[in-house]
Amino acid sequence: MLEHLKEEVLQANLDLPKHGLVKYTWGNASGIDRERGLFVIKPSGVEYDKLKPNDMVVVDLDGNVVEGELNPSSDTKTHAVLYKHYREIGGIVHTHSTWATIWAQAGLDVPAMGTTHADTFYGAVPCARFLTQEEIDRGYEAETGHVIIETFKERGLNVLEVPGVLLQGHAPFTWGKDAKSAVMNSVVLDEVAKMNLFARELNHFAPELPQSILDKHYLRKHGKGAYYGQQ
Ligand SMILES: O=C(CO)[C@@H](O)[C@@H](O)COP(=O)(O)O
Repeated sequence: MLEHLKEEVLQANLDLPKHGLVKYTWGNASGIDRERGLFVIKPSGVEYDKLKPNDMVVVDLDGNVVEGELNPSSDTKTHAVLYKHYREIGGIVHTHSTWATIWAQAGLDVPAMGTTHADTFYGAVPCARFLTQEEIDRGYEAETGHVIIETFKERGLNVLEVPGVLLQGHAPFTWGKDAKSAVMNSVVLDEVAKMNLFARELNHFAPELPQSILDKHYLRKHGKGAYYGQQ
């Protein structure tokens, strides 16, 4: 089942260490088949260089395993909540990539300080709050998804225009029209997190981009409606 999607998601997971986004198995990528309402995700704890297409786990939107011998990623419920809520998302990546995780642990949004950022994210990448004890007791992974949704709602952000988030004290999640796009957005997020950190080291008062430049770069690449390059 979903052989093509398994291949696509396998490649996305192999791209995580290739782009230096993960140590050990600190990350997972998934992709969804919207027609069937099923998504494919990395198995939990399996080293990337040992992964095969049939190791990928097929899961429904409630996080139940539909096909696969191995346990799905421990973050499966977060992916499921996001897929359920945002029909426009086709792929999701979660890593503990170093530079974005530094901002997550500092509890800070990653500001739009450069055009590198603006080409992918139409503004700051928000840092969502810590989960409460009550939310953790209810189910850490699913509630992580709900806190991300709450953050975007409260900020009036569009997931197509800002395809990523930090979780305070945890790490980033990114998404896209498919798993490959979600990986690319994770690479960009980690890179701009690194650039920003050193820019602020050089000049603590380094400003964010003026809206006019943010508009120019983001809308030139993504156009109005901001649907991953839809003009
Ligand atoms: O965030 C964490 C651990 O803190 C997990 O995302 C990471 O270790 C990956 O776990 P999985 O191997 O996908 O279950």
